[in-house]
Amino acid sequence: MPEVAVLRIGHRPERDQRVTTHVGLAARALGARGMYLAADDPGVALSITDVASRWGGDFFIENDVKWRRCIQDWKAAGGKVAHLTMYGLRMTDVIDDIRTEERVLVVVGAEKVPGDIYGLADYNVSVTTQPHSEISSLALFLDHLFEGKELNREYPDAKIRIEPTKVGKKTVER
Ligand SMILES: C[S@@+](CC[C@H](N)C(=O)[O-])C[C@H]1O[C@@H](n2cnc3c(N)ncnc32)[C@H](O)[C@@H]1O
Repeated sequence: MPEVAVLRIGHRPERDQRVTTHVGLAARALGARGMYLAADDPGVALSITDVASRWGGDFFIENDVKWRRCIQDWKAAGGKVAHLTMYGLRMTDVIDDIRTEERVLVVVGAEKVPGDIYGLADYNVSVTTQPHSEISSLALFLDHLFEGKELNREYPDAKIRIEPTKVGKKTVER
């Protein structure tokens, strides 16, 4: 399975904090190694780091990256770039090819993304050809990429974990 990181572009601190935080939380919970945020919003980075420190794993978040440089560096290190966009090739047609890559940077936008992203990406991938959101497209992409194996991952270093129960809530702290 490829090592995956997410690059969040187009984040507007005055209106996207909640969505970008959820992009990061979805990325972490669904098997990505970390998220690069192409904006300066330490609050978003802090809330994701806070979750990661309690719930375990080694998810990283890098605040205030330059998105072009991030893509260049990723590619220079041999990684591939998958840009999620409703205009791209259908996920179901390309996901098997993407799964053979060693490292994949998944790019998600906020509103309209800069046009040159389409040319910089190795894969432009649509998760349905309908407009929806960066959170849902990322979640489905990761789930198909990892073939559902990410869903039952354990976090041995977690300070808190959930004991799944049929009814109610059960957490275990250590
Ligand atoms: C609210 S959408 C904005 C889309 C914008 N109208 C555009 O032209 O790129 C925000 C992000 O969600 C993701 N997204 C939305 N629908 C998608 C789809 N059907 N497939 C893949 N990604 C999608 C893309 O990453 C997009 O940049």
